[in-house]
Formats: sequence, structure tokens, C-alpha cells
Amino acid sequence: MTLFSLENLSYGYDRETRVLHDISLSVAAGQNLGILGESGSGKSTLLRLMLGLAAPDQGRLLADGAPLDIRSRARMQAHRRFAQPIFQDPYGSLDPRMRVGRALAEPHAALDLPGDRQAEIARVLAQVGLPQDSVQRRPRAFSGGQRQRIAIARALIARPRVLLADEPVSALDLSTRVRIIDLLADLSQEVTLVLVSHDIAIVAALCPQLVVLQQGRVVEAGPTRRILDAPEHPYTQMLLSSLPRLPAIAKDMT
Ligand SMILES: Nc1ncnc2c1ncn2[C@@H]1O[C@H](COP(=O)(O)OP(=O)(O)OP(=O)(O)O)[C@@H](O)[C@H]1O
Repeated sequence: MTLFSLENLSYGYDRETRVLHDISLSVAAGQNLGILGESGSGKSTLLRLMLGLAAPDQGRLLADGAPLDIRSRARMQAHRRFAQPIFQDPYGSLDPRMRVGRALAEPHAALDLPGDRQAEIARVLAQVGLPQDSVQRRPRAFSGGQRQRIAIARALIARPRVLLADEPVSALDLSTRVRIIDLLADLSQEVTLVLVSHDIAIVAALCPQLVVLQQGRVVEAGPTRRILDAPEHPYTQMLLSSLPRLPAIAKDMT
């Protein structure tokens, strides 16, 4: 089952500067896809298009088997149940005044989701490993990692088929990162992840499929293992060779 299919897609924020060039890729159910690229390569823009926040200038974007018409309210309502975002900054993505219970109830109501609202809130809190009494507290009462868990719970309330995650752990400290990566790995038993990152280690930990983006173009795509073992494109080779060589540094210090 193909969840997303992008065919020769191009996009620019204005007429003069094109940000994405002739992108083709697909996301298969159960096959997490990593999109790797340096800052400014167009990763966030690509996710914006997949979320339906903007439409391609050229090419096609199919979600759940059909072209995504972002002018159709009904289609976008369905799309928000299909694909949910997770952003980099858990501080920015939650309203500081809103108690967690309300932050989770809101999308359940707005998307007209089935199921008992309180039971659904209890379900997502358990899924992300937060205590049930979190509902009464506001975001400031939580650590950065816990806030990212709240943001993930908010995405999960829709029971989406896909999570579109934009650098979901880069704002977190190292040990918290590992725990959130473990959570995303657990969740990807049920929901497919599209993960955008400049960090090869995170992409490699979570995504069996990889697309490498350079200045808005796909330069390499395929199984992550194959690309890491034998990168074909000079840009991918450069990205891999710029990884810090920690064991070598440790050896030098002895
Ligand atoms: N709202 C906008 N208006 C105009 N240009 C934009 C806008 N957002 C991004 N861009 C430009 O589009 C290009 C790609 O940006 P994008 O944020 O998609 O890249 P990225 O790979 O996600 O980078 P980063 O990791 O730094 O977020 C950049 O040249 C950026 O300046």
C-alpha cells in the first residue's frame, strides 16, 4: 500500500526561486522514509507540501491513493486524519496556556474523530508514556522531552496512518533524544514515519528507506543500509564523510 506518491513535483515560494525540483518519491505503509539533507535543502518545504499547507507548482502529490486537493475542505479534513505533523520545537508547537487535556481534546473535536474523547486522550497518553494526570497540567510543568511526548500524543489522537516529523529530536538533549527515538521506533509498529533530518544517525535508527536531498533535488534514494554502506552520489559521500569520527578522536587522545 502506497501512502504518499510524489511525481515530478516542483515548488517555489515565489516565481523567481524554485526550492524543490522535479521530486519523485513514494512512501510505502510500514516502511519509514528518511529525508536527509543539509540546512536549506528543502526538507521542511517538502513536508509542508505533504501536509497540504501548500500545493506543488508542477507535478503531482498523491496521498492515500488520490491527488491532494488543498482547496477542498472535506479532503483536507480527511488528510489531517491521514497524516499528522510532529515539529522540531515542542515549546513552540504547544499553546502554553492550554492544559494538556484541552490540547489533546481540541484536535479530537476539530477533526470530528470517532470514539469517546476522554478514552482517546487516555489512550494517547499511555501510548507516549505520560501519566494520566498530565491532563490537568500546562506545558510549562513538563520537560522538553515530555513536551515532545505531548506533541506526539496530539498527533496520535487522529489515529493517523503517517506521521510527518520535521527534526523531531534536534531541540532535545542527547539522553532525551534517545528516549524519543525509542518511542518513535515503538510507534512505527503501527504508524508509518516520514522523518526529515540533517542527522544521519537518527534517520538510520528509524528509517529503512532513505532519500537524499541536495538543493531541492533528490540525488540518491533507496534502502538506507545500501546507501550508508555504499553511497553512490558525491553529495551523499560528502555527507557521510563529514560524520564525526568519535572512536578515532578517542584513540588520538590516548
Ligand atoms: N516561507 C518562505 N518564504 C520564502 N522562502 C522560503 C520560505 N521557507 C523556506 N524558504 C527557502 O526555501 C529553501 C528551503 O528551505 P527549507 O526550510 O525547506 O529547508 P530545510 O532543508 O528544511 O532547512 P532547515 O533544516 O534549515 O530547516 C531555503 O532557501 C529557504 O530560504
